[in-house]
Amino acid sequence: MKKSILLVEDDASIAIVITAALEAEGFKVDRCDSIAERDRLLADRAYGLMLTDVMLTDGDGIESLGRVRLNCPQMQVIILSAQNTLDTAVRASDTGAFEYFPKPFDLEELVRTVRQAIGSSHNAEGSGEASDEPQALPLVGRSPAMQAVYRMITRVLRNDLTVLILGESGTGKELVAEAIHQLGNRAQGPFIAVNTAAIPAELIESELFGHEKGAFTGAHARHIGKFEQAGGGTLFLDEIGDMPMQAQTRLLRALQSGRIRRVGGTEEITLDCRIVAATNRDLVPMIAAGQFREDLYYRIAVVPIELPPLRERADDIEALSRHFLALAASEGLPRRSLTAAGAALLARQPWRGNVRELRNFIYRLALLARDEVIDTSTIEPLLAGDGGAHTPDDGEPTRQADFGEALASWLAVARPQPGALYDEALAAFERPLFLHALSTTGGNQLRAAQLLGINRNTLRKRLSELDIVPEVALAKP
Ligand SMILES: Nc1ncnc2c1ncn2[C@@H]1O[C@H](COP(=O)(O)OP(=O)(O)OP(=O)(O)O)[C@@H](O)[C@H]1O
Repeated sequence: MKKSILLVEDDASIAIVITAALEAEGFKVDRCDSIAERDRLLADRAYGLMLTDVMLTDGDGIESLGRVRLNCPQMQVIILSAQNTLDTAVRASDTGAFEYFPKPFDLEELVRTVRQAIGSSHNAEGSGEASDEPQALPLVGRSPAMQAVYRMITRVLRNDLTVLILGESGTGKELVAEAIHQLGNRAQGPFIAVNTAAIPAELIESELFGHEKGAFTGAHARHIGKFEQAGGGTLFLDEIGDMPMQAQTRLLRALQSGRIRRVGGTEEITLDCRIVAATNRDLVPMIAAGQFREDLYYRIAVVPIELPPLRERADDIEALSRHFLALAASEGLPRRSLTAAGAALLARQPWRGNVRELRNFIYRLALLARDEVIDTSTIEPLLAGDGGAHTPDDGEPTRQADFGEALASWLAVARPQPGALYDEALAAFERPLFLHALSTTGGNQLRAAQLLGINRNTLRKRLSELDIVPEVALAKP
């Protein structure tokens, strides 16, 4: 199978010479002379390698390379340039390009490098067709809205600026934070995510800054907080709009001084992490209402990145759906394909829960569809919410279908470890079941065990293994 190369070069004579040399080596070469044409070709086909000039008819080929690499992470890039300045070289290497060839160059050496680059590419078999395998970098989507997001991401890769990611729930804020980490200067360090809304107000300082042994009742040992854990890497503060006021003040102080102190400690610890924060709340009215500190807002919103809701980037729904089908197959669900009509139907849905809802829906489809090929007839009943995709021929939903759907939704988020699927799925199933039995019986374990039809000691043992404290669980709203 021929390996495909995209040559982006506006000097026709150079382009002809390179094309002839590469075709003689058995490569298939597509050629274009502008960034716009390049982006069109990349949106259509997968290439093993791109050779690109810097000064193109419609702009600077390097400036937009970060975005290209986000979209096509497995494609190798070789840069050709007549601007033999240090600046161009640094910019070229900053994009992670495989090689930089100042013009004029030795054609034989270029061909040799192309062979090496293609050999080192994960996509060495580059057939020219879009791959069905999940991509190494998980951000999928080439809509103009996502291109704008990619552009913003590339602006923060070579610095430590604080980033605030805004967007409705399920739009991919955490994924963007991970991409910034993975592609940025701190990729070798840890990525530590904290959901600030999930930590009780009284524990937030100890969670973020850590505490010393004996700092408060129950502090039996020294605890290293998230800021320190993220040393050398990235600290992702999720749901920052839901952080209690007092914790906001402490966070602001830490960010302003660049130092923290563990609760109950005296040692000053210098911060060494990039902060990426995210929220689905609209912080500006919250500032006006006195619910969010204005000074903290300006401290974290140095580079705001706004993720649009999925309904505003319907162009991406087909690619996302295919990506999730491939992902589901790689996690052991049946391999499925999607017809164009099926994809178009999915693209018309509002997806109020955004990419997360689409992802869960696709996993349900993968699990419940009867045929390998998913068409509108499979999607429509599931959209209607009646579980019909799995119904037997008489059209009656089955009781198993309900659990099947729940399982598919769970698989979409839980990502169980290979070899632990049974234990993890069983625990996920038992937890709500036991809570249901306990709440039905007012927390009486004997009656709950009778309702379940299991031995009381078995119930007690499982509750303890699952860390369910009936009094605490039932006290929750
Ligand atoms: N562009 C994308 N490409 C591939 N997968 C995506 C994309 N955007 C989101 N996802 C997937 O959708 C799910 C939700 O994304 P994520 O958790 O990042 O959203 P979020 O905005 O942080 O949500 P929340 O505000 O509820 O925390 C995840 O499984 C994520 O992997």
